Amino acid sequence: MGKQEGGGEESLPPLFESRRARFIGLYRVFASTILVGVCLIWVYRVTNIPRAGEAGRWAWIGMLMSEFLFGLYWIITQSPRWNVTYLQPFKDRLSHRYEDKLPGVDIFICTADPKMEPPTLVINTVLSVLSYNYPTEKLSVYLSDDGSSEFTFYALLEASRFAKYWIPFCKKFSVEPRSPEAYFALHSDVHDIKYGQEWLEIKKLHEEMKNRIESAVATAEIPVEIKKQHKGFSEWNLKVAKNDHQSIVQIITDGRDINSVDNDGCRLPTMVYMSREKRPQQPHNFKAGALNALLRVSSEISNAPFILLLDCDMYANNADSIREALCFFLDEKYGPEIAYVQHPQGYNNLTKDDIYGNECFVVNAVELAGLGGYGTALFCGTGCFHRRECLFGRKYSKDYRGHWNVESQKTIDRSIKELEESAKALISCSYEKGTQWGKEMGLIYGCPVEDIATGLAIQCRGWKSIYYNPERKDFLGVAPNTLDIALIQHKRWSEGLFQIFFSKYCPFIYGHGKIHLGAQMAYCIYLLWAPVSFPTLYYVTVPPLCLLHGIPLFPKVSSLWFLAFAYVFIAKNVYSIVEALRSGSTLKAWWYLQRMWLIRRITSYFFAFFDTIKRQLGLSETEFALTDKVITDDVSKRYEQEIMEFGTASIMYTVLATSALLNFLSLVWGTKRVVMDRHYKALDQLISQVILSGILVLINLPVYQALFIRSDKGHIPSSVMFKSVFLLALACLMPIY
Ligand SMILES: O=c1ccn([C@@H]2O[C@H](COP(=O)(O)OP(=O)(O)O[C@H]3O[C@H](CO)[C@@H](O)[C@H](O)[C@H]3O)[C@@H](O)[C@H]2O)c(=O)[nH]1
Ligand SMILES: [Mn+2]
Repeated sequence: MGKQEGGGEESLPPLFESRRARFIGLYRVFASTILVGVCLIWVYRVTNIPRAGEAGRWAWIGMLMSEFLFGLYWIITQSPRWNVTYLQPFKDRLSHRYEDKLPGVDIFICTADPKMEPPTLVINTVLSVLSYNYPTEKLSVYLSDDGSSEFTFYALLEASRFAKYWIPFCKKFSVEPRSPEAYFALHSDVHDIKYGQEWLEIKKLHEEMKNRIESAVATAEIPVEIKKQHKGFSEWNLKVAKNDHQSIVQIITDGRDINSVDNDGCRLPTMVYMSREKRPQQPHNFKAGALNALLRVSSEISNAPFILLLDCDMYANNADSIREALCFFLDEKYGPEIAYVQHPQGYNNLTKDDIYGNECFVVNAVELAGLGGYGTALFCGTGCFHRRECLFGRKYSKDYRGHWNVESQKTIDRSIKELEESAKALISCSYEKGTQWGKEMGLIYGCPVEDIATGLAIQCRGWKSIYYNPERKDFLGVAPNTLDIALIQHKRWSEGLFQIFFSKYCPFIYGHGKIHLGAQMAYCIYLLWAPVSFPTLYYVTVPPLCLLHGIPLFPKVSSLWFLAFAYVFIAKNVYSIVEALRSGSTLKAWWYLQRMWLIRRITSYFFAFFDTIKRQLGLSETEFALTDKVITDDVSKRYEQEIMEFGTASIMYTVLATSALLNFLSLVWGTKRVVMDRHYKALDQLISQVILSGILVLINLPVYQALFIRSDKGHIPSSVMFKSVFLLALACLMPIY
């Protein structure tokens, strides 16, 4: 942010501090040496292009282009690294100064499918936020159900009852984490617990509640006597299909009601279930549509000045998160310019060495912290606190002081029924027609990564944003646990991100003069995932093919140019390992991540590139492929053992298997050639390509296993193998120009 600390005019101590990472100067020197290496590589490529008619001329030109793109991409990845910034909020100062006038906070939770996101998972998130260490009468929790499932509604009702026991229990014993499922999984033995009796009671209640919900889901029926207990069930008397139903809004607990209390007599937070109207012909804009509906419904009911956005699987892992976020917003000096506070995504189902590279150690600890350093944190859709006005499209102005302590009075004298009815009208299909919703107001439509575009738009309206990455993660979710799901997720992301690059929101154009150039570049690290697939795919196919034909593509080992390649390769990778280890990764996790980067690039990102182009040409529409959060037991077992789960005959695996086989073949052939040549000429000319294929073979080991050795359900189906062998034969027969 270019400043050292917050604080007030009357020399009040600041509510937060920021500090630049150490050794940035040293890093800059080191990065410059790599840059020199990259430039030398470019020079070598340009000055050594084979003459017309010589074998491998075009292959060489392809290498030139790939290395040029890699080089440019590397340069943009430097911008956040030059500006890594850490933040420290002071929640005690906040309590001391503002404890009696803490602002209201609305919490939005999105769910979209009761099968992929089971109701028990959803309410676990709900319960974790209901029990935040924050005045309950100031909290409101809204659940948006795009699956419009009666079972999710029922589960929420059960959660509101269990909350009467859970909230006091959490507060009395300072329980952490406050997600019951996570808490009981961590503390499963009563002997470790000092307050055994109460612990046992709560655990029993929790299990009974879970059983009731699960058996209702299993039998696909909610018992009649339960249905009689709440008028809300009548919504499902009409025909409610996932994509065809009326608006539903049910206020389950009303925070204004002094009789709505927990077992200790303390007020319960407001709890609202909503499912916006959907009709088959009307686009509903996926999660962005759901969030915008939530924005309107909440402004009718509680209208809190601050909002926390969460995915249904992201439970709160720190009871004080709200207070910490408020330290940024309420800081007297810098608070009024802050639009949102983003936390990194954390996961609670990672394996020891994170086989699918889900936990983005370096992205979280370095890149996002660097972007945050420019005052332009990346909005990631979940685990993010927002200032309501900013989401409503307000522009920043210097005299803005923040209206957080202005209480909304309008709901005081309206009955629950009135509120529900007026809220319903706000989430009908037709409500947004002809309005600025999805454009200037709320989350932006038309992009599967609505969050990134929205964050950028907010920053370009003059606001700053905070990236806060404390040691202990504040939110933990469910990470993809099969390769399929992981690749689907990355395909959606890379597609959405590349789409932003092409849209009017391209940071270099839209952000020009509004956000720092370094921030524009850093945004593009992500926006350009899809096109980076091309040089990568080129690098894993053309050098091995040329090796098979005996065409050298790299300088001779005896030439000085070789040093430039060797230096860039070694320095970049050694640094990458050091950076990963310092960010909390293990060596093996780093290695797995390299594997995942390769796989993502040649599959997800590659296909995403074409789908984006198709969309740009108007040949297809935006989709949001939801990630499945449940897996079967044997899949889960393999996940625990860190065995890659392929299992389907996805076309992505054909690409992957073909490149793996090609490199294996060229490694064997190349090694033979190098070994057999007694004059070391082949060694001098081809060794770089042999090493490259060797590394790719190592990376692809699980692919060979899945193709030829494994017989469990997670192996690669033989149809994929046949296709790959066929493609490989074609590739080998092709002449090289
Ligand atoms: O039509 C939809 C589709 C999705 N969702 C919700 O969106 C969230 C994210 O979906 P998920 O399948 O879990 O996707 P992820 O890839 O895990 O989501 C990441 O990427 C998304 C953008 O692609 C961001 O919006 C998310 O916050 C971020 O966690 C979930 O809570 C869904 O219930 C809806 O509410 N309505
Ligand atoms: Mn998710």
